[in-house]
Amino acid sequence: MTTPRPDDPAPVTGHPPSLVVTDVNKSYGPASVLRGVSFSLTRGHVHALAGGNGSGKSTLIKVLAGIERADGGVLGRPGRPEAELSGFTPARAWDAGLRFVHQDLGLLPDMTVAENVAFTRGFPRSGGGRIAWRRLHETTADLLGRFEVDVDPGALVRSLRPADRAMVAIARALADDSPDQVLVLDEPTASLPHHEVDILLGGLSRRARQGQTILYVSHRLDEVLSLADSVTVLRDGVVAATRGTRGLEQIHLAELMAGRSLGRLYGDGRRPDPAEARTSPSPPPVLQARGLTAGRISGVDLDVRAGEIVGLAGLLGSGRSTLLRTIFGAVRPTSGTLTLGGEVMTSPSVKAAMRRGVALVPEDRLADALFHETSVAQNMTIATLSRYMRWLRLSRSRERATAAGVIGDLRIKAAGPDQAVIRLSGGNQQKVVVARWLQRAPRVLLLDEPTQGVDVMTRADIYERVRAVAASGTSVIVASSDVEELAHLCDRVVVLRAGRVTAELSREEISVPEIVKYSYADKEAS
Ligand SMILES: Nc1ncnc2c1ncn2[C@@H]1O[C@H](COP(=O)(O)OP(=O)(O)OP(=O)(O)O)[C@@H](O)[C@H]1O
Repeated sequence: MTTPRPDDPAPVTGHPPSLVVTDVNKSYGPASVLRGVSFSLTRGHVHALAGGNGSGKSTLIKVLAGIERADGGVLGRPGRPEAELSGFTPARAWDAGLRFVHQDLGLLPDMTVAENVAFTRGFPRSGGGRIAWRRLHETTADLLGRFEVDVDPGALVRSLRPADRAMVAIARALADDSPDQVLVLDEPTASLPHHEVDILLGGLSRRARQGQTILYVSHRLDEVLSLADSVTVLRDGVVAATRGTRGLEQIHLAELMAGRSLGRLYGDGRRPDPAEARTSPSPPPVLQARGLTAGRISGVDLDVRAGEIVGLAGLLGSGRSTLLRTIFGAVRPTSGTLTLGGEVMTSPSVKAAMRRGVALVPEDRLADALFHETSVAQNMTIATLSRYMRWLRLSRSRERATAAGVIGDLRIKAAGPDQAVIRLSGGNQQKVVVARWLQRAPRVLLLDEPTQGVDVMTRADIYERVRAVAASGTSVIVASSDVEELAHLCDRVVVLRAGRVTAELSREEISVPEIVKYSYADKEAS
């Protein structure tokens, strides 16, 4: 089989389209975000929407959902009148048969599956007006059966495995059974562990084979290529390519997204510069935890030396973020000790941790890390302000110059250093927060999901910068649900399960299968 190059013409399908979107345009002030975007979907096929950070994917999905008004564009469905996207609303999107499942799934975790379904479908009532619980459970069981989701309608959503939660959200979105619905999935696997992704993708493939039309937005190129029949690539708000996925390789898809040749993804695939070479033989650990117990984590022992990059792996709820937040002083330990730079933290607090040079890039950047009302430059330099002070005054020009450099290095799509950070796309906001701490090289850098939502082209740039701060002596701890990222980046990986350390993998032992294995079982027990 010959491998097609990105510029090969590739007819997508021969089937009649079930949805046609034509010539969508959208600007925010002078910024033109979508320009003449057109694509079509076919019944029974999965069509993916891919593109780098800031390419316009979310904006396009918001336009289709009727949440953002387009400046122009038309949506056509067989047997229905064409709809002008400039006048689209959520109600019109619903009438056009579009059903959305967003990354957060929109489920209420402390309610049952049946209650969650009823929230959008309505609660069935008995003759006296009371909620007919039995009927609700029966109809929910019937719905779940049709979607091959093997969960109890009475189970709390919180108790479900992640893939089942996603399938419940999908079943709920399509529950009204109106003919020829289009399912739009926006990054549904962003926080799913490795093998749960496979379960979800299997479920989606089966739905497609049964005739479901699916539009699938994802940063994960492996998913796009394994699930989708065809893909539209957005680049800077225009369609760079639409083509079938058969024979398409990840690197070619990434090149279509980037609009340039990339060589290989993730650099040369080698983990250069082991920590042993960067540090003197067995220096004392900069950070030491003994029997650390706090919230979800229990009895955790951990040593991290200067210049090391240590990964924290584990399933959702395994305690990765709690461990980072405990080291940062945001969660108080109930027992155990934490030692930083040889000093036992007797009354841990965020202030005390920061004073000893600990920095945290949290998982929820929007809530916990971005200064919404300020510029990209101010968000980047807030941790290093003293560098920009001259005669007790802040040098805005130096601040801007630094930010402009980082914008270029990390390929942040922004109008410039003065742009309000809140106007950046999600992946670009993530880069700003990570860049803030990578400039400062703190003594201990805690990174929680550092590349979530970051496109594959920029990941390698972030990894390079993380390695550079480690090489300068910073101890780095990276919590990530992306096991490939951990395998690629880390000198050592500590695997957590239900708050306990199940394995510690040395550089030689690190591999994706090993990390996955110990996310489910103890190393000693296996
Ligand atoms: N309210 C807004 N005002 C100004 N510009 C905006 C606004 N919302 C989005 N943009 C710009 O539109 C462009 C596209 O953003 P969008 O969020 O659609 O990208 P994306 O492809 O979803 O990116 P990501 O992969 O990072 O989520 C970006 O350059 C962003 O800065």
